[in-house]
Amino acid sequence: MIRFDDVSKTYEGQRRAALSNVDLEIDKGEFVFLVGQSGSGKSTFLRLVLREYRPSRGRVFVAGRELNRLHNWKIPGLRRQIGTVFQDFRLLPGKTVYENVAFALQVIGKPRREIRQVVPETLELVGLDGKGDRLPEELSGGEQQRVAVARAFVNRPRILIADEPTGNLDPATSVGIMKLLDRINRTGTTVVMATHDSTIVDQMRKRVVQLVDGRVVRDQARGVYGQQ
Ligand SMILES: Nc1ncnc2c1ncn2[C@@H]1O[C@H](COP(=O)(O)OP(=O)(O)OP(=O)(O)O)[C@@H](O)[C@H]1O
Repeated sequence: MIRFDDVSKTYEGQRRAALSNVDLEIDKGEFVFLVGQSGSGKSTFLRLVLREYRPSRGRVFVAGRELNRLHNWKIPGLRRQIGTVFQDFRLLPGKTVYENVAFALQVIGKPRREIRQVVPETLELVGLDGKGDRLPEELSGGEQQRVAVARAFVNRPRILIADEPTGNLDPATSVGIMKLLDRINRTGTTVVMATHDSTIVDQMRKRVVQLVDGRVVRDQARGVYGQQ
């Protein structure tokens, strides 16, 4: 589903590469934790998957397409297949929970009838049944992140990318979000999550890819956060 073929990325004006010679394959339906210190290249990896940047060398494949060869007009189609969740939720403050989730479908031109059916189903899936009329400011952090997950998943993307999704949440709330991501993964969605949360990584026992200075130094099935 995602393949990095000897990928390096050096940002403009930087001497040091943010990613160096990364070879990695993530199959359909996998759940992968990307771990590593701040600045090790986790977000850069995720941004290359989204084609926010192009690699300086090497090739990135997502859902069978080589992103370097993807015409600009095809980028929205690529991103439609990738749901994204971030540490800071990024909800639209003036819109209700329902509207935040529905908006993701409106912008890609889904018919109203479908939106009316699928948004309540997705809110129920993430445990926000009955909260559709609330504004984000009327929700806890964990609930806001559930809205963000609902918005990312409402279109049933093939891939879900999460960049530090539990970074602003307390441990108990984080566990709830992880259960949700696990449930989404079990529907067949490939999940790639960058995190510093060692407790979560150790509890979940999923594949762990560790980056140090932009290089993959560990790729471990059912791994833990720290070196063993
Ligand atoms: N837009 C940019 N322009 C220049 N340098 C950048 C840019 N984005 C990231 N970098 C640099 O690339 C390196 C990798 O950063 P990246 O954000 O990928 O790391 P990270 O592992 O996600 O860190 P964090 O855990 O703090 O989010 C860092 O040295 C960073 O300063």
